[in-house]
Amino acid sequence: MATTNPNDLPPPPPLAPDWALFLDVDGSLLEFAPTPDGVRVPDELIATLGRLQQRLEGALALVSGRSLAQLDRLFAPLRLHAAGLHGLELRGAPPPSPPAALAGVRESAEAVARDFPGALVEDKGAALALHWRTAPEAAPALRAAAEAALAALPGYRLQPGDHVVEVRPDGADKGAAVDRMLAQPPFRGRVPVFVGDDLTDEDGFRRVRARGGLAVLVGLRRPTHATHALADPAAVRAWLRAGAIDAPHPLQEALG
Ligand SMILES: O=P(O)(O)OC[C@H]1O[C@H](O[C@H]2O[C@H](CO)[C@@H](O)[C@H](O)[C@H]2O)[C@H](O)[C@@H](O)[C@@H]1O
Repeated sequence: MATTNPNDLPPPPPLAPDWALFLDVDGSLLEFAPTPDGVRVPDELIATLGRLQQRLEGALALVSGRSLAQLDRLFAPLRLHAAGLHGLELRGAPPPSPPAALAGVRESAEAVARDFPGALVEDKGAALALHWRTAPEAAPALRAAAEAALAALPGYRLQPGDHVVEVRPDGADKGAAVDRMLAQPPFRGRVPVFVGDDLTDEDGFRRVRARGGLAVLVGLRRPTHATHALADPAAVRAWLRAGAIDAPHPLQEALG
């Protein structure tokens, strides 16, 4: 397990009880898997997040490119504060609806993906993710398909990510989601801390820094607006675990 910090940013300080913690999921809390459904959420992470939620009086949220439905499935039995689809989907609000043209775009992208075993199109409702983690040779064709799709989808844009390009509605981003959460309890008045690994997380980094908070990059990606760094998801989980010590876990009995 790699736990050393591999770049020139310092590791974050120990978690403090007056923080509002915003956590990216894939590549930050969880190691990448060959497919979106292939990720493993360690029981111990569920226990840690449950304890931290208590220690921070609820001020802990997932801020992910995944949909809220996916997040709730992955982190069950917890149902954490969360923003999905890169900040577009918030709890208590209806998810953005897919425009009629998106079905045709999905079919075209799937036709391209079929030429590359391992490439896949993930349907997230109003957004599509075109993945090539196990088929790197598909990247140019999938990027071109995503670019072409924009002509049929006014108000949409591309979201580049790790072995993926997404076609998603413009508008909110992870920074805007952080702002919206910080405007209300239990987040309001706390020091915001954002942990993330990918380009989409830079929106969160910028926003928490503007509010005097900390931005923690996972891995080596540059350039970045981060103030601190951790090597990988295992190091993130260890840091969170250390910050959760002594806090009770509300689901301890259920988890054994
Ligand atoms: O904002 P995040 O929580 O980091 O979500 C970003 C995207 O994560 C997922 O894709 C990535 O993880 C997959 C599982 O490890 C991996 O197979 C893929 O290559 C990665 O790009 C998810 O599938 C996307 O919907 C998220 O937007």
